[in-house]
Amino acid sequence: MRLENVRLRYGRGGPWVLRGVTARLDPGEVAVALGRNGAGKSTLLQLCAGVLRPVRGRVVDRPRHVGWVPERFPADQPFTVTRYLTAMGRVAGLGRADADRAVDRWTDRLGLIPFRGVRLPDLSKGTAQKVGLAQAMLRTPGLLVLDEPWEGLDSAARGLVPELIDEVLADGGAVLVSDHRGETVRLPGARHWTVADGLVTEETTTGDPAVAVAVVEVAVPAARVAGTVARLRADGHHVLRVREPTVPPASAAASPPPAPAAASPPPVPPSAGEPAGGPARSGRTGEVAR
Ligand SMILES: Nc1ncnc2c1ncn2[C@@H]1O[C@H](COP(=O)(O)OP(=O)(O)OP(=O)(O)O)[C@@H](O)[C@H]1O
Repeated sequence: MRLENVRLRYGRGGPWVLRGVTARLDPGEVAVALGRNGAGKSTLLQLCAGVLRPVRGRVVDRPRHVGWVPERFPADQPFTVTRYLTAMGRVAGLGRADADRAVDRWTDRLGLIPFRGVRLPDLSKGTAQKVGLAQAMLRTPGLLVLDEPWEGLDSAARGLVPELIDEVLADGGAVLVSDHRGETVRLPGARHWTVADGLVTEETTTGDPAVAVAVVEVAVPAARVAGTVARLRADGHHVLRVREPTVPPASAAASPPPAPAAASPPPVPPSAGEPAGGPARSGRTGEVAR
């Protein structure tokens, strides 16, 4: 997704909140929007999620399915948790059975089963926030946008947020999250966007030149490239490049087909210091540096 010279103000004649933002977020990437109160982080996130439209400029290549978690979940609707989530699943384009399955899965995952029959206005702030997370995940989003998602969550539930983010990244999605509490230390591979004076600047980490860097080549099945790259980035590694898949040699082509993915060894070595053994066959190779 790209923001091209995006400008936004609330109302004609009002001050420009964003005045020419150009930024790009690719699949498998997570960016954290930082900035002082009122700088325009929520505005930026709403533009990326498609909740707001730019007054000038444009947002292009936004993934079709966007999960949007506002800072405050609007819990003033007279539905039970189950009814609300099922309706949201349907709005996201799921059929009835798929919506029911997704609601079962995410209420279980987020510890919401005891609250399924509770009406939204009767939920605590933290539980309502979890319902907000669940509705964004019912249909795996190509872009997940989270506005201060840790607000209102207890310490046990706060750990869920990076888990959901990892899941979206592993599926090849992108994530944009705002944070003023420093919670994104839990996302060590994230890009950092600073919102100030109506513009977004990216902090580039050049690394400490005194620290030696090792390059590890990793071979993975082609179908797992996006998830592997996402996980490596989420773990704080610097992925240098991804090479195109190699064609197996003729002798290998005549040999039995490779084992199914489920039986394959894990694509990422258990330690970044251990290169995966053997040459690439039908996978892509990449290099990763810490
Ligand atoms: N609906 C609105 N109508 C008018 N002005 C708005 C609206 N929403 C936000 N603003 C103004 O736009 C500016 C940016 O607000 P925004 O909520 O995007 O900042 P923020 O960085 O997310 O702040 P915070 O960290 O406090 O949530 C602020 O001056 C705010 O008052």
